[in-house]
Amino acid sequence: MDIVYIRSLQVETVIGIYDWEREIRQVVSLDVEMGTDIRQAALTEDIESTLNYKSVCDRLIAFIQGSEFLLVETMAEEIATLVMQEFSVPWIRLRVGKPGAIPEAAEVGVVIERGNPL
Ligand SMILES: Nc1nc2c(c(=O)[nH]1)N=C([C@H](O)[C@@H](O)CO)CN2
Repeated sequence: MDIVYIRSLQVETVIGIYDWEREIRQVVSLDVEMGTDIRQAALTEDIESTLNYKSVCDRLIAFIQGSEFLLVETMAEEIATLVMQEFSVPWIRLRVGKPGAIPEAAEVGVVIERGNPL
């Protein structure tokens, strides 16, 4: 299996369980690894033959900017489902982090893996 990835996608959104978090926008940081087969694209150099990471980024930015999740868990699940369904991705590993949540930590969040590798 090959992987198309996105590292450290930073998007501002409303997220968090506390009252003060519902009134501000915070940065979430995403790492996304998506299972695919790149061989046809490598042969043809045709963007239509591969998973276009720009298209995935554009969709995730729009989705996250418009969302208002309480937990990073829920955001991660919804993003995994979106990417698998809309981009025909059979397997995904996703990290969703909040770099500003805990002053003493560089970042906190979750890592999930969904689907089956090719
Ligand atoms: N496992 C989780 N723990 C916590 C979350 C979360 O989304 N998942 N969220 C918070 C608060 O919103 C935090 O980010 C603000 O301090 C706390 N723990």
